[in-house]
Amino acid sequence: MTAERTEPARPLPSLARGDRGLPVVGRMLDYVRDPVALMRRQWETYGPVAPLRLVGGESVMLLGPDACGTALRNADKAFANGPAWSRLVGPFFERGLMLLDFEEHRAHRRIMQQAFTRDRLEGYSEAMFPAIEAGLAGWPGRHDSFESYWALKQLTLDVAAEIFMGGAEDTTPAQMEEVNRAFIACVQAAAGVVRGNVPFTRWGRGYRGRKVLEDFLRHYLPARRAVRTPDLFSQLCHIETDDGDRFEDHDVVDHMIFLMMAAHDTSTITLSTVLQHLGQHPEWQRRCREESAALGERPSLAELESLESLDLVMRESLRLHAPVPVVVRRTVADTVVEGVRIPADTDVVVTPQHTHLMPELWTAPTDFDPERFSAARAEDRSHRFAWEPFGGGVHKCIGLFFASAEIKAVLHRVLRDFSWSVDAGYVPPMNNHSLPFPKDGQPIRLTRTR
Ligand code: HEM
Repeated sequence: MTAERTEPARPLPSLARGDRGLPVVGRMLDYVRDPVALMRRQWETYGPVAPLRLVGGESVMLLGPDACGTALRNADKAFANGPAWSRLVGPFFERGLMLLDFEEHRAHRRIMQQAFTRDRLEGYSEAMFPAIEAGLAGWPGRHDSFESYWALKQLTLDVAAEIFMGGAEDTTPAQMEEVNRAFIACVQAAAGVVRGNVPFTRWGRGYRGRKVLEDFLRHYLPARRAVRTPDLFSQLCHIETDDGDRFEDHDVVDHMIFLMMAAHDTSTITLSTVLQHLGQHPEWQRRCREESAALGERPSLAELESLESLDLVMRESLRLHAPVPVVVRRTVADTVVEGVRIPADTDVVVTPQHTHLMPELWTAPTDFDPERFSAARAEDRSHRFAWEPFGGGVHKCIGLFFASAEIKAVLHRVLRDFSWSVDAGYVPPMNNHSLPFPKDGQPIRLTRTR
C-alpha cells in the first residue's frame, strides 16, 4: 500500500477555496471546536496527504495508518521533531527527549531507557500506592456530581511528586504550591497567542514558570546525585549506558521538566476517560472490579498487568480519546508520502486520533467495545499503525509501560473502594486548545463502598 519513492510523485493537492479558514489562524478554530470532524473532512476531501492552513501558514496533514506510519517510522530521516514541537509548545520544554532529533536523540534515549527497565518500573509501581491511597482518602463518601477529572489531576500530581521527585523534603506546602503553579504555567503557555516573554501573558508566565522549576530541581540535584534513591529524578542522575554515557546536570533538569509534562496530563485524561466509560457501562465496571477484588490492596507490577478486563478498557479508552490526538513534525528534506511530494521545511501534522476511528480498520468505530482488543478479534492488529496512542518509531513514548502501571494502579484502588455511574448520553465537552480535557471536570455519581 505504501508507495514511497517507487513511482513519480504527485504534487500536494491544492487547497479548496472553502478550506482556507480564517486569516492568520487558518483552520485552527475548526481544530479546537472538533478535531475529529476536521480530520475526517480532510481525509474525505484530499485523502492521506492533505493541505492544511494553520497558524503560521501552509502545512500538511497526514491521515490513515500508511501516511502516519511513514512519518513515524521516518525511514528517510526527512521528519524532525524539535523544530515542530518547539513551535507548538514553546521554549518551556526545551531539550526534553521528544524535542531532540537524530543522533543526539538516539544518544539521550539510550541513557534514558535505563530509567524505564523492568526492575525500575517494579520499583515505581510499588511506590505509587501510598500516594494513591492518601489521595483517594480525600474523595467524598457520596457525591452526585463529583468532578472526577480535577480530582484525578490532583491525584496524578501527588503520585508524580513521590515517583518523580522522591518527595521534596526542604520545600514547604506553600512553596510546593508555587512549583505546581509554575508547572501548570509552562503547560498552559503552549496555548498562548502572544509568543514572547511579555508580562501578564501565558508565555510570560511560562518563562517565569520554567525558571521556578529549574531552581527547584537544581536545589535537589546534589542530594539526588549523592544517594541513589528509587525516584525517577535520582535515577536520571545515576543511570548510564554500557559505554558509560550519563546525563550532565543540565540534562537531568531538562529531562525532568519534560517528563513531568509528558506524564501528567496524558495519564490524567486516560484515567478520566476510563472512569467515564466504566460509569456508562456497568457490566464492564463489574467485570473490572471482580478482577481487582481477586488481588491484594497493593498488587505487584505483574499482578497489575494481569488485570485483563481493565487492560482492554484502557486500550479502548486510548483509542476513542487519544490523549495526544496529533503529533507534529517538520520536514528537513524533500520527501514522498503515499505518492505525494512534500518539500523540505513543511510543517506536518500526524493524526493517530483519525486512524483510531477509521471504519476501514475498526468495526463500529465510535462504539465502546473493549473486546475488539481481545486475542480473538485483535482489531488493533489490522495494521501496524492502526492503534498508535503512544506514537511509533524512534520517538515512541518511552513512558508507555510506566503510564499503564500508573493508570491500572489508580483504577485498581478506585474499583475496590468506590462505585460510580455516568449518564449513558453524557459526552464530555472537550477543551482542545492543547491536550484535550473535559471542560466540565467530568461529573460522576460517586459512592464509597469500603
Ligand atoms: C497515557 C499516557 C501517555 C500517552 C498517551 C503518551 C503519548 C505519547 C506520544 C504520542 C509520544 C510520541 C510523540 C512524538 O512522536 O512526537 C510520546 C512521547 C514521549 N512520552 Fe509519552 N505518553 C504517555 C505517558 C507518558 C509517561 C507516563 C511518560 C514518562 C514517565 C512519558 C514520556 C514520554 C517521553 C519522554 C516521550 C518522548 C520520547 C522520544 O522522543 O524518544 N509519556 N508520548
